[in-house]
Amino acid sequence: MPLVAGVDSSTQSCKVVVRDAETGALVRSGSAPHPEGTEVDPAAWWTALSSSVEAAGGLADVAAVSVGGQQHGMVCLDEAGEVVRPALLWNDTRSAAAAAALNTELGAAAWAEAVGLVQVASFTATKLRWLAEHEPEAAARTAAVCLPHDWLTWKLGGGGDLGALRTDRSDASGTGYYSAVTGEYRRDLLMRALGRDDVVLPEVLAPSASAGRTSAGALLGAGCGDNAGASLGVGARPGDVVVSIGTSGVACAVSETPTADASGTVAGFADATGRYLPLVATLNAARVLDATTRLLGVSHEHLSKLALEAPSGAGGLVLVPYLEGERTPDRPSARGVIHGLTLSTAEPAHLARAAVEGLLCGLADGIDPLKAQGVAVDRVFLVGGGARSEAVRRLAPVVFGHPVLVPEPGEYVADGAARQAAWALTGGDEPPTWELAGTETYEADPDPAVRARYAEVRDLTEGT
Ligand SMILES: Nc1ncnc2c1ncn2[C@@H]1O[C@H](COP(=O)(O)OP(=O)(O)O)[C@@H](O)[C@H]1O
Ligand SMILES: O=C(CO)[C@@H](O)[C@H](O)COP(=O)(O)O
Repeated sequence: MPLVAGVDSSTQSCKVVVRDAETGALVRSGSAPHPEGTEVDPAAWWTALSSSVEAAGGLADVAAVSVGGQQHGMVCLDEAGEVVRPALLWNDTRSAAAAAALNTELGAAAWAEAVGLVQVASFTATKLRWLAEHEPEAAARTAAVCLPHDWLTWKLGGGGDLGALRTDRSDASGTGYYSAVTGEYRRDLLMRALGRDDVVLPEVLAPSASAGRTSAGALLGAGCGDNAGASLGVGARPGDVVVSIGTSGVACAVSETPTADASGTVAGFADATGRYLPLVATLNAARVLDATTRLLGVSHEHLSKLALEAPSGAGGLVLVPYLEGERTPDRPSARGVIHGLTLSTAEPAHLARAAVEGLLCGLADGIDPLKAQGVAVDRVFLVGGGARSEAVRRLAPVVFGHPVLVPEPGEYVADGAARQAAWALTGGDEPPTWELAGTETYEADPDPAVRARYAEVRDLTEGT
């Protein structure tokens, strides 16, 4: 059977998987790191993609490839197809004031109605407003605006004409100027954000459509936003919530119906199968654990062991993990807090526990609003780098109040992109069915006191 490849160009690294198009069996894989920072030259993504393709044994024998990527990043190109300035990533909060201004001008409910979301600093439209205000020359030089996965797909296809830029519904729905419901760009809202509506925007392809061919002749899939990719990678269906612990913390659900949450908590994105993907995202997830390993001078494995030694609720020690500001709740200038230190809680195990519980409480705060939007929660999947922590896996059902399904450690965004590539190859109404290997179910008695105590301390940070 032919081979297909899937790419996840995520915040911290690029991952490539090569799979059998029919069975989904993993054949080989590779990865390479991305630079630090919330402003990145897209050339670094291309370098990392090339290295990870090489580490995965190349693509010469691959029949189709699709690229999934971090959402919302602002990639501006000039007439010649050159990058105008480094891309501002989803976790760059400098456009917080622009987001607030856009919401004041149009009204939160009108944004939700028009494009399924209320503006926060993560979304591309706010970054364009920031560009127009702070770097007018760069804004004037911009001839096309696209997203990280669009740019990489275009490069794989040989680049060239800006008219060859392609995207898909899932990533377009995170720009803040595309309606997943009508399937159309809102150039009037682009005009509001950038002060121009004459730039080239990528053509939005159907989920199984092709974006062309690579120079080696492989079919290019439409690609997708990383969260839509992960949902496709685990084979999520309506009733499933996918929780991802990567750089971002995400709770999202495949849904037959769109959402328009005027509170702005749930973003009404599209998925990669033609459905919708209501989603709540935080800025602080796996890196909260990374930071705690540094504080304690331990490995991730040791941190997990320590966390499981401490009592539930860490004896009242709470860590509110807003280390990079926060997006949900919308507090871009917030800072993290450790609260409840006593002689007995000033212990490495208690701090480790508080970090894991704080991270999980932040995610639980994302699952509740999904339910409030009418999303059914039959199953909860846990994916992303943070799911490699045993403490996270074991404490997630305690905090979420739901059993948690953890597929074997893997790259589920890249897998979703590979599945999309296989779909582009075979056609049909639905993506090919691939078996999800090695899923373990974690069950535990919920401890609502953990969330209640976390909420008290979280609310002390209000206004920061
Ligand atoms: N065993 C582990 N325990 C906790 N966190 C881990 C573990 N292994 C990796 N991570 C963390 O997971 C993150 C990478 O996850 P990933 O989902 O690839 O992120 P992203 O998609 O945002 O690049 C890193 O912050 C890394 O330190
Ligand atoms: O902003 C969002 C979703 O709205 C993030 O989920 C980004 O898409 C980045 O994802 P990771 O690299 O953290 O997986």
